[in-house]
Amino acid sequence: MATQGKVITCKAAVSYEPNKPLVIEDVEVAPPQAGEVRVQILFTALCHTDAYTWSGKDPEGLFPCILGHEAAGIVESVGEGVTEVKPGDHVIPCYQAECKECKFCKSGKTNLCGKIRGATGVGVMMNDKKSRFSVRGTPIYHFMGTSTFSQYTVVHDVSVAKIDPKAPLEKVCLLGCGVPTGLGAVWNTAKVEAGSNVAIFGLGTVGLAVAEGAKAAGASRIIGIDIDDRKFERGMHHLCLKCILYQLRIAAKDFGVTEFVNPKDHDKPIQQVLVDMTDGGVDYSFECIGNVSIMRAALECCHKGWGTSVIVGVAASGQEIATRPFQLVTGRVWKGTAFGGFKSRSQVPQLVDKYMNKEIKIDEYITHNLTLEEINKAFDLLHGGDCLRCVLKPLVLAVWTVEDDFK
Ligand SMILES: NC(=O)C1=CN([C@@H]2O[C@H](COP(=O)(O)OP(=O)(O)OC[C@H]3O[C@@H](n4cnc5c(N)ncnc54)[C@H](O)[C@@H]3O)[C@@H](O)[C@H]2O)C=CC1
Ligand SMILES: N[C@@H](CCC(=O)N[C@@H](CSC=O)C(=O)NCC(=O)O)C(=O)O
Ligand SMILES: [Zn+2]
Ligand SMILES: [Zn+2]
Repeated sequence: MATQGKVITCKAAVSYEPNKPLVIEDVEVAPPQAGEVRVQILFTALCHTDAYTWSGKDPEGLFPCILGHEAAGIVESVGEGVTEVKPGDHVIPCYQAECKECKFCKSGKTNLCGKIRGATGVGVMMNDKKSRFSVRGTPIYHFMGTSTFSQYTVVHDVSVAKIDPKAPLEKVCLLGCGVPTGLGAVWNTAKVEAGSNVAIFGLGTVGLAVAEGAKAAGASRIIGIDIDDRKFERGMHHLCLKCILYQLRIAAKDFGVTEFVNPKDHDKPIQQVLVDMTDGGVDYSFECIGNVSIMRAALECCHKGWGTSVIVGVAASGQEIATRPFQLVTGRVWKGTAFGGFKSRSQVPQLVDKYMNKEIKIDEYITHNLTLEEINKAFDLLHGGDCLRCVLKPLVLAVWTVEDDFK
């Protein structure tokens, strides 16, 4: 049945309150307005940032909302004036938009886009400052302009990347956030050179993607720092049937990490441990946790005169970073990165092609697969430390339009 122009009722995971289980609801998804695209989400993964907003620590977190921002799907319908995608196109929703027209996009200096950021920060669509989602008449906020924990979502046209239809959506959904963030932090933000020493704080998906990017850039030492030893030895796929059957072992070293440090094994501050290991400090460090004390350690383990530290992790509302200004006066550089500096609509399709050409990993980051109905289990897995990425399939059991009820 044709759904274009009609309200679609479908299943979505609604977050009503911080830290409370998400509820699978029948959600009404309004048709896309001018400049909008309605997307059927076929696969969506969980990123630590979803858990962060769900925890109530995100100053932009609004409830009730539909979380989710790492996904892939197919365009169901488009609103007036949308020219770059059409129904049937395979797409990745991009929380970082790219309009190609605003001063940010035209600057050549950043991947941040200003066109719709004001609306996405307050959970609505730019056209009418309203949500396209509702449950029994109550509006449900959008999240990061993507809201992918739903069978259908509505996004701005500047927030969808059209990709190769041959790409497996159950894999390339990861290119919506974590993997590009880590790779791009190395390639675009730090611009790591061959022969460099690199320290990575936090070996989740983002940290491991930093390792993968650093290895590809020719870094000679890649030091992984984590408080969870499981991240070093045999990686994830812990108790997974696939591993038991095939003895598959995915270890951080497979992503490029050459040495491991667990701060719990040392009495000295971790920055001193790294300075001692590297004849004065590393050339580049990356904080992939979201902990402001570790952000300081990551800066202070950098080499005097040139060491650069990139903040990737997202810290909670109210948290602030600190260091002695002397650290910067003596040549260390502190930077941050959003989506690894990649311009989303232009470069996500290129990353899909790189994956198809086996130039970047994706499969190795996927440790679990569940259905959307099992989303609360997926949040538990993420918090348990055994999980890198859990890909959810929003099973399309029944999709009907509101108009069908009156037929
Ligand atoms: N800037 C950006 O564009 C993006 C930022 N993020 C942020 O990056 C961070 C990492 O994301 P994921 O890899 O998905 O998270 P994750 O939770 O899978 O990984 C974090 C890792 O840090 C380790 N860790 C925790 N506390 C530690 C400590 N004190 N010292 C050393 N290691 C410690 C954990 O054991 C875990 O292995 C999060 O803060 C997330 O919100 C994620 C995507 C994009
Ligand atoms: N609302 C949050 C913002 C947190 C944040 O910095 N988000 C990252 C992406 S994290 C993805 O998993 C980002 O790209 N920020 C740039 C932006 O424009 O939001 C907060 O206020 O803490
Ligand atoms: Zn993310
Ligand atoms: Zn723009």
